[in-house]
Amino acid sequence: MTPSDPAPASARPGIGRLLVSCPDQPGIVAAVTAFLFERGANITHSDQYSSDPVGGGRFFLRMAFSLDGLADRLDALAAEFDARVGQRYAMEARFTDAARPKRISIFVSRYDHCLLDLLWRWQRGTLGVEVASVIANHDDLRPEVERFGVPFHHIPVTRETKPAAEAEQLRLLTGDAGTTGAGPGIDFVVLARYMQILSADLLDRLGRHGIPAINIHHSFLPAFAGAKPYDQAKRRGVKLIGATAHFVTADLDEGPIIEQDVVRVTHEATPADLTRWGADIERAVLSRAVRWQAEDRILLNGATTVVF
Ligand SMILES: Nc1nc2c(c(=O)[nH]1)N[C@@H](CN(C=O)c1ccc(C(=O)N[C@@H](CCC(=O)O)C(=O)O)cc1)CN2
Repeated sequence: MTPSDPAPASARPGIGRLLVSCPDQPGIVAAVTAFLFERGANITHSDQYSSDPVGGGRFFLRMAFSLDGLADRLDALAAEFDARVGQRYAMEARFTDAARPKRISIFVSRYDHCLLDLLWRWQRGTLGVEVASVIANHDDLRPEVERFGVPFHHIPVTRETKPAAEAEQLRLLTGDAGTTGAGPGIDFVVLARYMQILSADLLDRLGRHGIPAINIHHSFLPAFAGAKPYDQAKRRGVKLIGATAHFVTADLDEGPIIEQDVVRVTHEATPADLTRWGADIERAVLSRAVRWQAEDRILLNGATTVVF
């Protein structure tokens, strides 16, 4: 092997990410950094937050580090970290390889603005994800999606067909109807104005596969949860409207908030104006939330989030 030969994959340096949350106490950062240093890692970025600095709170940490042979060493590193550090501090810890894009499935109904915005950003490589599929309860957007070369699955949903429809959605997302197995490897789901409520059973089964879902709600939550928020906003006469990206829970529009934004409006705005101006905010807020999840920047803190 000459100096100019490329490093074998087993030695090629890579960027890893470590996400940690645990009860706060002295010594956590020292233990984590010592573990990484002793294994040849160079920490390139670090963010931390304590929910109660004077004690008794929860501690959150995100680190990026470079490590030779990362791709081949990640699983063993994670197992060793859990044994030597994680269990001692009762940590929830996750290691990821920054070079492996997250794989997502996008759910949509008939509104195209958030879907097409995500597909456009994916095509430009600015979203940090692989779009594995689009699942829709209407067939309207098939041509636009297939133009991007993305598989489109039309699964109609009615009150009667919902259990069967969700079983098919689960199969498409996990590969097996409810059992763990080598599936399409979806990392998370994005509800890009999907106008059906996901059942608690589906969310529970997705959770067991480690697949969270992110939704864009077209209001500045907690204001105007539920259906037709722009009509609600007009009736209330608000001077700011907005959009909210949140993790999906069984409780409609109640999930942990990831990102929000607003725009100023006046008494002259019609519901159509609000819908049009709101759509721009929805697209921007959802794309930021998706990129942050792709970059492992979000940790759950009870019913809220920590976003680094
Ligand atoms: N389990 C959850 N599922 C979904 C959530 C959520 O927070 N938890 N968010 C929605 C999106 N959404 C608002 O952001 C929303 C979607 C649909 C409805 C609604 O009332 N739907 C009616 C049917 C409407 C239709 O058929 O067009 C219903 O499901 O009965 C309210 C809010 C996505 N899913």
